[in-house]
Formats: sequence, C-alpha cells, structure tokens
Amino acid sequence: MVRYNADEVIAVKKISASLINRVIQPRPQESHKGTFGRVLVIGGNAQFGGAAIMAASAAVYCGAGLVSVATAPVNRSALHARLPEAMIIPYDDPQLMALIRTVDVVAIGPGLGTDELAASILSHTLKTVKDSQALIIDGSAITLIAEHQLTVSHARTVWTPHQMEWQRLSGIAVRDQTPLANQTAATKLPGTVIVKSHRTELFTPTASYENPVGTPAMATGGMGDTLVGMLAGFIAQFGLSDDVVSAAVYAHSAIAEELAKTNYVVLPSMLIQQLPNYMQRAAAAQV
Ligand SMILES: NC(=O)C1=CN([C@@H]2O[C@H](COP(=O)(O)OP(=O)(O)OC[C@H]3O[C@@H](n4cnc5c(N)ncnc54)[C@H](OP(=O)(O)O)[C@@H]3O)[C@@H](O)[C@H]2O)[C@@H](O)CC1
Ligand SMILES: Nc1ncnc2c1ncn2[C@@H]1O[C@H](COP(=O)(O)OP(=O)(O)O)[C@@H](O)[C@H]1O
Ligand SMILES: [Mg+2]
Repeated sequence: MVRYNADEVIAVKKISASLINRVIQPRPQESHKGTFGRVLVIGGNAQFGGAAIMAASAAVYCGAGLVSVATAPVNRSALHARLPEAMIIPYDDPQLMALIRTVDVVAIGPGLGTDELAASILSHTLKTVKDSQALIIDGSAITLIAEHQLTVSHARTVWTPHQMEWQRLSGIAVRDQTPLANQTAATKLPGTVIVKSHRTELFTPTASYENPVGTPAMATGGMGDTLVGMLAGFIAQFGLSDDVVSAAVYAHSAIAEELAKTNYVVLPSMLIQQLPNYMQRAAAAQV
C-alpha cells in the first residue's frame, strides 16, 4: 500500500491476518523445551517489578521453551509466585553476563529504570551479546541509550519505543513523527524499529509496515512489556525475520481486539492468559 501525505510518499505494507497462520506453526512431535528457544528478560527494578513479570509471562505463555529473568532481588518472591516456570537471577549478579551468552533472545528494558545500576547492566549487556543472538531493546533501556548516547551496533536488534521513547532516541518530536521521518531515523539504527502507538509502525532494513489492528482497551500500563515478551517468545520459537516480528505485533493487538468485544479494558494479564489458546487456534489456521 502507498500512503500519500501532503508532502511525502512512503510505501507502507499493512500486516495481513494471514501472516499469523504462516508464522505460528503446529509444534513438531520430535521436540523438547530446547527446541522452542531460550529467552532472558533483563528488567524490573524495585519500583517496576511488574514490567519484568509481564514480559516474562508473555514469553512463557506464547511458548518459549525456557525463560529466565534478571531482576532486582526484591522481585524474587513475586516472580516465583506469579510465574514458577521462570528462572531467576539477581540483575547485579556477576553470573549474569555468562547467562546472557547461553540464550537465543535477550530482552532488556521493561521496568529496568534509569539509575546508575541500570545503565551499567545495559552497557555490559550491549558488550556481551553475540552476533547470533536476538536483542530486544525496550522501555528504560531506550531512554538510557538516548540519555547516555550509547552506540548499539548489534544487527539483530528489535527496538520497541513508544512515541516519547522514540522522541528521546530519534530526536523527532511526537507531533513530527510522520512515517517518512520515522523511516529515515530508523535506517540510522541497526535492526528493526517498532514505533508503538494506536497504529504501530514497523521499520525493518528492507520494508515498512503498519499494524492495522489494536484497540484503546489496550491503553493500560504493562501492555508494551507484554509485547516485548511476545516478541521474545515468537523469535525464540520461529526465528528473527520481518514476518515473525510483524506476526507478534499483529497477534498482540488481535488478541486484545477479541477480548475487547466483551471487556471494557484489556489488562496485560488477560492478554497473556489468552495466548496459549490463540497460538493453538493460529497453528490450526482458525484465526
Ligand atoms: N507495572 C510496571 O512495572 C510498569 C512498568 N513500566 C516501565 O516503566 C518504565 C517507564 O516507562 P513509561 O512508559 O511508564 O514512562 P516514560 O518513558 O517516561 O514515558 C511516559 C511519557 O511519555 C509520554 N508519551 C507520549 N506518547 C506516548 C505513547 N504513545 N505511549 C506512552 N507514553 C507516551 C507520556 O505522556 P502522558 O502520558 O503524560 O501524556 C509520558 O510523559 C519503563 O521501563 C516501563 O517498562 C511501564 O511499562 C508501566 C507498567
Ligand atoms: N489506543 C490504543 N490503540 C491501540 N493500541 C494501543 C493503544 N494504546 C496503547 N496501545 C498499545 O499498547 C502498547 C503500549 O506500550 P507502552 O507504552 O510501552 O506500555 P508499557 O510500557 O506501559 O508496557 C503498545 O503496543 C501500543 O501499541
Ligand atoms: Mg513501554
């Protein structure tokens, strides 16, 4: 689709519903947890522990094989109680860098905060992550990269800024965030940029996409953290590609739309609960 604005023309493809069935496949019989990928979520300080719990929960509930969380020690009991499937390491543990090297997907930022410890964890993570791994950079990690002008050169990066985080990172004021301006700024960053809003845009090195689904029922804290976990879980299971990233973005909003038919607000935990059922229907080509 070509979108015409007053002073710009940019080719934007709408993500199509059929992509879901192409990406989400029935699980092979001959498989084990390792088949479905290892995810590490790094986030959740003392104030924002819920963000790490929601991200990790979304990764587990969409099917990632093994999920670990590096978080503030104070979040240990809550995370264990809420998500016993996840493994936990304190985010200031010296073993964290060794753990990073063992996973397929690292997702950093949900609820990480922007203090000195958070900045140090982020810069060590950026130095440690290997070329073969996928790296999702969200929330506080985006704010820190903008504030400290950190350089990210990792090609397999997925950025998930909301509009204010995108303003901080790109320097483009929210009101000036046109598709052309966003696309131009995104090409200066490695990997894929997902600019989240009521109609989220994706900019990959080769194409631009728009998410045609979503609902104001999603406008509640933690909904972006949930997307991070879904992206991590999708990439862990199905690999990193334009299709897989687009499918995660689409599914996040499509599930919310389904739930919004009978619910005034869709909470992240409601969406997360719905994930196994949605994934099953998608794998059976019933969505
Ligand atoms: N339960 C938890 O633990 C939770 C923890 N969280 C974690 O908290 C950390 C901080 O993240 P954050 O997003 O809450 O704060 P920040 O980066 O300052 O941005 C807010 C500013 O941006 C503005 N704004 C403009 N456009 C916007 C848009 N489209 N979408 C959103 N905002 C938009 C907005 O404008 P306003 O709302 O005032 O109109 C406001 O001025 C981060 O690590 C995150 O993961 C959260 O996930 C919540 C649940
Ligand atoms: N009005 C809306 N319509 C559609 N989607 C929305 C709306 N409001 C928020 N969202 C979606 O919810 C998510 C919010 O992300 P974010 O602001 O990072 O949340 P948080 O950091 O609180 O988890 C994004 O995926 C965004 O597209
Ligand atoms: Mg967010």
